[in-house]
Amino acid sequence: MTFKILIADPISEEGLHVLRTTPTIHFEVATDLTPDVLGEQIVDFDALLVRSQTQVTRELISKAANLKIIGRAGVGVDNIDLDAATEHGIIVVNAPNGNTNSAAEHTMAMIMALSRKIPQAYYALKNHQWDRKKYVGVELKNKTLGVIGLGRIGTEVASRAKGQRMNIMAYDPFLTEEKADKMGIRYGSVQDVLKEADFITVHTPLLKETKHLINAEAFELMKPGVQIINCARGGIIDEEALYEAIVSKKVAGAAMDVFEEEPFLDHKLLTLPEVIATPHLGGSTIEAQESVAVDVSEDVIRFFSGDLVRNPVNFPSVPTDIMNKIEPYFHLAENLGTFLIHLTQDVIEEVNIYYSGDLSEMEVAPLTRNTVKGLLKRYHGDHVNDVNALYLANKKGITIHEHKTSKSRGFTNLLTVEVKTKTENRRVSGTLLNGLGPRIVKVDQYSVDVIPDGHIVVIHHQDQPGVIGRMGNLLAQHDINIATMQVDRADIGGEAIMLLKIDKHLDEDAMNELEKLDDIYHVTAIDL
Ligand SMILES: NC(=O)c1ccc[n+]([C@@H]2O[C@H](COP(=O)([O-])OP(=O)(O)OC[C@H]3O[C@@H](n4cnc5c(N)ncnc54)[C@H](O)[C@@H]3O)[C@@H](O)[C@H]2O)c1
Ligand SMILES: O=C(O)[C@H](O)COP(=O)(O)O
Repeated sequence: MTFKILIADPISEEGLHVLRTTPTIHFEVATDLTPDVLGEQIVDFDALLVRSQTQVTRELISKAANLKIIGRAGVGVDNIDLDAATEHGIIVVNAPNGNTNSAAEHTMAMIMALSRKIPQAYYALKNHQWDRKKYVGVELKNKTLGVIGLGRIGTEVASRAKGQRMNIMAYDPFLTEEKADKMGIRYGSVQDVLKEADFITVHTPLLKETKHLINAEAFELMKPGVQIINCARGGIIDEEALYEAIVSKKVAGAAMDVFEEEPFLDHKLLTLPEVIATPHLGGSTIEAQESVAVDVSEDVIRFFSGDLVRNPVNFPSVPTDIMNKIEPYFHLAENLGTFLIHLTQDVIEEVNIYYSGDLSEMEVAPLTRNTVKGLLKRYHGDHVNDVNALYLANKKGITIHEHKTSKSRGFTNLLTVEVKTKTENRRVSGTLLNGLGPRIVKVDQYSVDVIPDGHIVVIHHQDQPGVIGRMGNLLAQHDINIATMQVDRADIGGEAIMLLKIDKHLDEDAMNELEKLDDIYHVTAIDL
């Protein structure tokens, strides 16, 4: 099978080497497509690779019937509608580490250029003006750099600025005073940073909470003569408010690599001599571009090979050591979900998943996703996957609860899935037997021992002599061979269950005829 990848933004040729040398991958580069043309072409592709330019909107995603993965060769994913991707079961991966260094270096370059007015002086000189008075700068030494957002890039910037003998004060929701002490920086609230810094640099993602984080009120709090740097995302700083703050001389200068609307050719801020700017170049180095292209290409290949991706954005990543422990339970979890949904007649309202014995000590979230995927597969087919299983369940109003207990009724590990509807509670349990593989060991109150694969028929019947014979004869008339059979009952002569493994799918005619036999109440055919 060949997977088709569309590369819609300029991505390093060298970094794509890994795609070029994978025989199952075919990729096409088509940059600068209009949204309409991209919308027409996307249906042919299994994967889409972008940088920050291509807008991967809900509308585009809705046209991408075959799309399985979106790779962002870089960090910011604000050009990708993550909710729409998740709803469509499309995994989004990025390359969060590849351009950290370049973005931090670019930020430092901007801080230094800003403090010494290098672009303005250069521009004047190019225009035949030798003016030494106009371009007097300020030193960085002993000035306070306020860092808002101390993640990968913020941390690198802080460490480099210390090399310039700057004092660093930072705010990040995950920064504690203790951590700050260890890093040799000062911890402060956003307000503290705004009030005390001589230079303020933002390094957060653009989120609802960070949109216009630096606005007119924030400028009010700042020291006169403060200088502002944005090499993170346009929109974190309110550009209109920044313009006013510069005109009113509250802000002495600003260095901008990113803007609320990109790309542009004219911008109000660029009419101000205090503003220096680059066209979103933070990650634009040969090294960073190669690195992000390699990272994202490798994740796409991992995904198509059925391996775990390293940098999922809309899907929690599972560390390898945890994955190694839970991987053997993946199929069991999915098959128990699929098995149970076939036994359930009514609309599911609640799912309880009980992890017992060894399983109670494991990180089970991926197993929960697989169980829910198994449950929903009956009605969503291939449209449900690990990415959107919980989302779809939630949208259907199904609540999912995980429970853990060390008690596992004699099994080393036991996974029990229970569904509740308005009219019934159904449950199925499975285990992984050492050396023997997965088994279904309980269906409702009945004990069984069935390998959860192939064609399974569940027959609810009355515990009476002759039922098994009649059932066997009927299946023989339909040329259906029984491979294994398990029977259990509540009481002698009471309700009972039969689990048959048969060698082919039980068709509807055979099923209806089985249900008409004396003492048989209900027949369910399950193909796992
Ligand atoms: N200019 C460029 O070319 C370029 C290159 C790379 C990255 N970026 C951008 O730089 C930014 C930072 O990237 P990163 O790799 O360091 O990301 P990161 O996820 O490592 O760090 C972001 C930090 O922001 C913090 N944060 C979130 N909300 C906050 C809030 N309300 N106030 C303060 N801090 C908050 C987070 O806790 C996190 O520590 C992103 O917006 C990214 O898209 C730009
Ligand atoms: O978020 C990022 O990685 C940077 O903004 C770089 O964006 P780019 O890939 O468009 O240069």
